[in-house]
Amino acid sequence: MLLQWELVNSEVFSSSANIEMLVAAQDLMMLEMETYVRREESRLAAIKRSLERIRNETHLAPSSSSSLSASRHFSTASYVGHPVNALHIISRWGDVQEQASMGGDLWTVTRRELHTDLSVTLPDSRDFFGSIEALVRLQETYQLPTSELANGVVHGDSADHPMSGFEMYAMGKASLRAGSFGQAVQWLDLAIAAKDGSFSPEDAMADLADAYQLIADYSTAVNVLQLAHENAPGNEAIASKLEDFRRINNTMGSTKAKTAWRRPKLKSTKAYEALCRGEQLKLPDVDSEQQALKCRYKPGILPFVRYKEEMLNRKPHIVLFHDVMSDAEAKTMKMEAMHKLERAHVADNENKHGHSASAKRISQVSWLWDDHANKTIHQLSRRVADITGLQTGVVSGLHSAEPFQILNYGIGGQYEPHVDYFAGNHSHSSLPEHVRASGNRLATFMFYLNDVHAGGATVFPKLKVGIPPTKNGAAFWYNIGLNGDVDPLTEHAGCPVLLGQKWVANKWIHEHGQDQYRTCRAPYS
Ligand SMILES: O=C(O)CCC(=O)C(=O)O
Ligand SMILES: [Fe+2]
Repeated sequence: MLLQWELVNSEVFSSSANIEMLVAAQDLMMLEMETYVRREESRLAAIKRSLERIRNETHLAPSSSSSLSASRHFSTASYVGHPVNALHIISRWGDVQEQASMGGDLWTVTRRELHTDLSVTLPDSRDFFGSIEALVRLQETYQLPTSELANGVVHGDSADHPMSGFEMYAMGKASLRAGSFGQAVQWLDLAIAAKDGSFSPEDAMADLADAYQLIADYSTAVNVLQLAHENAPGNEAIASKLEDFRRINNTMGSTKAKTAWRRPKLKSTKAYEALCRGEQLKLPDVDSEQQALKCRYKPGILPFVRYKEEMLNRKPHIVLFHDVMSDAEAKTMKMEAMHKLERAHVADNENKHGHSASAKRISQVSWLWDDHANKTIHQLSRRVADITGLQTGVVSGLHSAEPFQILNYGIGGQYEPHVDYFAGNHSHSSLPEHVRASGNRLATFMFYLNDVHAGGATVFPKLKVGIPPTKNGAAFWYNIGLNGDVDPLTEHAGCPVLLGQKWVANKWIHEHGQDQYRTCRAPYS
């Protein structure tokens, strides 16, 4: 290094004129250095401000070190179970990464350590926008008032602090995209009023004008754009949009604004959302054939063992079992699954060999095999067999059921209406290869590993049946009728989780090996 320096500058020392010029340039150098120091100081001041803000915002949140101790774990879990807190955590990590990346090498090392030592995957902008979309879905499904949600209040539960202007702006844009125009107006209004400097107010006003236009309030759309134009007279996009909107306003005249208007939804979507809110549910004691539904102690295969069974629907047969696992067993399942979670994919019935990550299903899954070293998993699989009277183990060298699939839903996590069986009656060649040998999914047994504070019910839209997640309980139903045909009435969904977490464990029992075991007569008479 020194050698290079000597070579490059080797002509300097040999001339006094050059040395004189160096003296003269000294002032310029000092000036440059001072500017550099000032710039660095203001950059550091910005980082310090950002740190201070994050510290203030998080003072209510359980700290990361306390979350590692078992006694505080619960409070961390309930903290992140609030969707607005979860959004804040993701937004905050975005800020932290932006600031920290200016720190250069140090951040690269920290990032690597977080990933390899603590298995932390840092969120990126996709996570932020995904969370925003989930919140828009929650707002729509559970009809949450915009002003409450903006204040971080969900069903009376407050987040650590209200939403930021930027978050409200993102909610406005996402509501526009989702076709919820009246809601978009409310969000954009709030975001613009927040004036927190995190986005360009003119851009937000242009979006607000779009939203007004879509609810047919043409004159307000023009007024908003006029204001944006006065704020930013040089913005050509806004100027020309203003021209267009004026023209539209002139031709439309004074149409009556439809303040709460949204793009129409499918009837089936509306029915699904109503069931998620607990509306339009079938009365619990009567099914479609007006026969009383019963609760009973169901005998298992093992002698003397009885299971609490609540009948929810007669045809197809849907029941909820109560207290069929212990807290310790539920915890073991979650712990075993925790380290192997991956974004859930949906088996694609159109492209039968295809799987895709989809907004239809927002959760993470992992599979737990019976032959897993952990005894609990094996015992639980045996228990499913005992309760249902069906086979869950290996019969004639073939698995008669799938391993447990553990699901953990995130912010607004849901699984839209679907059926569990694979399309294609009888003809096994239409089944995906991995289930061809063992037949279709005859029945679904689903353990609920925890209670959910709000939302997250399992609903059957065609039957108007809803099952609230019931810790240590399990839902059970047949996907295939006694005649061997798949039953489209078993269409069901996991409603968006509003407050809290949701963990379930699915055991899909296949047709293979059940011929001797499925009861032909109704279990209730
Ligand atoms: O989470 C739920 O309630 C339903 C899950 C489900 O239907 C599935 O995983 O197939
Ligand atoms: Fe399902």
